[in-house]
Amino acid sequence: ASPSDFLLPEMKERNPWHSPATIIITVIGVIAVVALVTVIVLQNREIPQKYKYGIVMDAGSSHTSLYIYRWPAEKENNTGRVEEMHSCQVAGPGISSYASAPWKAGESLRACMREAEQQVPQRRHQQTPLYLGATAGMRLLSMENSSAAEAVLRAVEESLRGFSFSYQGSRTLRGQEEGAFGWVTINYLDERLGQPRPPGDRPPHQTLLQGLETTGALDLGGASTQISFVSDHFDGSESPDNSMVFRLYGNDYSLYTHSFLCYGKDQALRLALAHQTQDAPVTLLDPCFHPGYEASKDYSAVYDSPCVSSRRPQGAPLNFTHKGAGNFAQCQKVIRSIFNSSSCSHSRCSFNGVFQPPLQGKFGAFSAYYFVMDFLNLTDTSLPLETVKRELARYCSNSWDQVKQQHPAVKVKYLAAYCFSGTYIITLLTDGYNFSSESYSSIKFIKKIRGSDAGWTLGYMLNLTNMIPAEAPDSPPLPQAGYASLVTLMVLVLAVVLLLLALRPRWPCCSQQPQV
Ligand SMILES: O=c1ccn([C@@H]2O[C@H](COP(=O)(O)OP(=O)(O)O)[C@@H](O)[C@H]2O)c(=O)[nH]1
Repeated sequence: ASPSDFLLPEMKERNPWHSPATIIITVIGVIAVVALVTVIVLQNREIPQKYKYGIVMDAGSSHTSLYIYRWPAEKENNTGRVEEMHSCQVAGPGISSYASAPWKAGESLRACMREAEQQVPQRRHQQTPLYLGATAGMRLLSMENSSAAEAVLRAVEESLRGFSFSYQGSRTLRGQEEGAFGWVTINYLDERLGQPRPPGDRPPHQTLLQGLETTGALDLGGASTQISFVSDHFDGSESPDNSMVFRLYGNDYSLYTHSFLCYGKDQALRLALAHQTQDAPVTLLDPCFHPGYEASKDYSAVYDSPCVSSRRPQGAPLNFTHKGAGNFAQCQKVIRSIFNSSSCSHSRCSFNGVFQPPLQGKFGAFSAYYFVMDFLNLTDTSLPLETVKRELARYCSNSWDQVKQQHPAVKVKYLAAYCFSGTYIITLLTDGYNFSSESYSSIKFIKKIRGSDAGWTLGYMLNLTNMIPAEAPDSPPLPQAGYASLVTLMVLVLAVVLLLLALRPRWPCCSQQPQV
């Protein structure tokens, strides 16, 4: 006999576990458990992330780099962060060096393009935009020989069209664009544009960040250098050429930007050599090179650039012996002479009569700023400027033999110029842009931000693919928050159901006590 056989008939009838209400509550409970488990399993299962891709080639004066960017394919309203997935350094010189054989410029890009074909999944090739942007090397070539510059761009175009990506064009950027896109890149990567953050990626200091100012951009190339920053004292009226106005994510930015053509570090070296060879010497004792350094240089090679060609001294010999003296203070003097600080028709200037509002905020210094300062072990800007100068002075005074011995792996061409380049950077920042001993510490020498290279290419692609909307997108979807609410709701339903079930025997209708 089962235990229920011994119960009174009324008690048997009133068994609470058999009442319709209990059955309904139990069914709801079971459904809630199944739904909860399903939601948790679905939400946490590994889904392979799908990406979209974009490719930008940075055709610089000294070399070309290819960058592949990617971003989550399914994100609405461009809330997915764009990141650098891969980069490739093109072998050989910059495309402007192929003026006499333009087809070679196109040819030089092929190896990196083939690498890109391997990196981007094949099914995405046709939707992947490919851009090439050339900078100051091509600006100089256009000034010198515009048809040669066009031929180089045509050759490059023909080569790039031969690949399976969606080719969007090759062009030479204006200096202003180069500066502005560099500024967009670093502020985008630093999330300082008030852009929506990818869900689930909210740092604890998010609320602070929204109110933060943007970071200025200092870019040093081989042929030009750019400075771009937002200043409260600049609305574009004093010098409209230096003004770029943007509306990004619903915020207006009035950016000051200037690109100094011929003041990239390679052309600045030519300016310094030109300054020192005006009386056509046979031997030049150069304070910006290490003692013991000695090389024969062609006058025609040094003066073969629109930055200096008009200043070639009359009656110069074919070549001169370039000797190093390794004197930082003297080198600074030479470099100061390539900045014209005597005339300014604006309220204030940086140099060469170029307007510049007062420096404001923090700055990120990248490209050759980083390469040089990193080599010199001087990227730490908490070091007093005086210490940096002392270190540079010590480095410049090292003998050439000693320097070569200490850096056997560094190409001699680069190695010889680091004393000049370091001195140039410090002089450009202080005498050129007016950074003081105090404001020097507001500069950060950077190579990458969150894994992506600092430079103009990302900003250029974000702009051309309309990935930065002018207005803030409508509230982004919040799958994480939706998921959390759903789970909470179901846990609540379950708790209520369990509570009801637990209390059921105590309800008057369902009590197991015989009713009197
Ligand atoms: O590892 C490196 C790579 C580049 N550079 C230098 O950085 C500058 C980069 O200039 P780019 O070709 O980008 O010139 P742009 O066209 O922007 O003037 C050139 O002076 C290069 O010699 C360097 O010092 N170390």
